[in-house]
Amino acid sequence: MAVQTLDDLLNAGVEGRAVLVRSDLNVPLDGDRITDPGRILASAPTLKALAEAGAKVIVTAHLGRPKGEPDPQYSLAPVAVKLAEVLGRNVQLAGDVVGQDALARAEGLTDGDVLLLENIRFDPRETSKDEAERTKLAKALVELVGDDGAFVSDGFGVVHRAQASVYEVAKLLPHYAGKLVDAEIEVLGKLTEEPERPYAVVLGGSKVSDKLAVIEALAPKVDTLVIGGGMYYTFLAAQGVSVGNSLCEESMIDTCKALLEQYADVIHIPQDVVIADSFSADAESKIVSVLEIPDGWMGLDIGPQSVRRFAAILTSAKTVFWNGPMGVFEFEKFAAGTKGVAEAIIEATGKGAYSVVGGGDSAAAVRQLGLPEDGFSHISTGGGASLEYLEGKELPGIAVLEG
Ligand SMILES: Nc1ncnc2c1ncn2[C@@H]1O[C@H](COP(=O)(O)OP(=O)(O)OP(=O)(O)O)[C@@H](O)[C@H]1O
Ligand SMILES: O=C(O)[C@H](O)COP(=O)(O)O
Repeated sequence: MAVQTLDDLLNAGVEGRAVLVRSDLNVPLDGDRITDPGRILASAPTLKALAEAGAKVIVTAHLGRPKGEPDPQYSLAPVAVKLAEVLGRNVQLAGDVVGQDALARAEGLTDGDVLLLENIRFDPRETSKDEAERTKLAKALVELVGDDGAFVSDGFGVVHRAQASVYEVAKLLPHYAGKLVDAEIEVLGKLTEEPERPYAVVLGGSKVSDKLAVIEALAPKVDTLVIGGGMYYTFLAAQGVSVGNSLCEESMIDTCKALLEQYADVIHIPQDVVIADSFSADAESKIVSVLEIPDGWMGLDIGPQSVRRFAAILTSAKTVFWNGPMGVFEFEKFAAGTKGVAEAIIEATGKGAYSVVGGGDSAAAVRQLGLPEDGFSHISTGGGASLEYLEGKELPGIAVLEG
């Protein structure tokens, strides 16, 4: 069955109806300052359309990974303030998830009002492994919208999670894909259905264990797989080279070795790196060959020679997907690799390539390094979700909308 969209819901009429929207408002924070509001901005069109059409909008979302109980550092309070500013309308924040305050506020909503529920992960049932527990929470969410309520799934960044507010709740209410989910699926679809070649994928970031499955799935499908960032050092260790104090996941070394052997023609890795004597913004640093990382030093960025080689590959690509920074871009000294690779992708895009940036950190890097967001064809709000989509895995939050 085809997925129903927000337009279908708007056409059916929402005036006076309560609509529950699952958004992904998981933004990076420094204290209570939002350092990158990208996901809030991307969630706004669906919420605005519903409020303008006269729905009583109830938004549920998570922030970080709290341990199933209220924790002030993960409160959605700063998000509510920013969301109100972006929507240009008042946004109430419930003091709980589905408790008395949420219920009272939901009952008091008038047409066009927006209510944000407190962090859904404050309730342990959201991420419970027990389906019955998740269903109980989903039922409590349904109670907030009442009998003629509807559910709009718009948190693309969480559609790979079979959690109560993403999956179970969709089974209990008439369900629709929001504008963001719709747009993300269309864009990522272009990368899986006959992408124009050469097709290059750039992977970086810190966690090799999270991305090995993606490498295994993508390597046979792409022309070039560029690997940088913290995850690269496990590949370097797999070549029997000393990595000093660089990030390295010992248990992954054998898999990395096998991948390097099987996909020798596809995988490209750095030849030089920027090393530091400590993990800090003002660490002493130097550029060395990857074969010469001294004991006690750590690789925090790819070197200039590698940037030039990667740029040559990327500027001639016709399709590019990039996930994960090439180095610790948060420290100025180690941002050049990420910037160089991003600029090469922007150049390729200017020459007609189709480019997608996926992952919260890569998108934040683009904005933090002052690069033009419109230099890329699309900046996805999904980190893990976009990777799992490209891997060809079924995304529970999408599959459930088809039923
Ligand atoms: N050489 C390195 N050593 C240590 N950390 C690194 C290195 N290179 C990059 N990083 C760090 O990796 C982090 C990003 O890793 P992550 O795997 O979470 O990226 P992402 O895929 O863009 O994000 P997400 O999927 O979580 O949205 C950044 O904070 C960056 O500083
Ligand atoms: O940051 C993300 O990728 C999404 O918000 C999902 O968060 P999670 O990985 O904690 O489920």
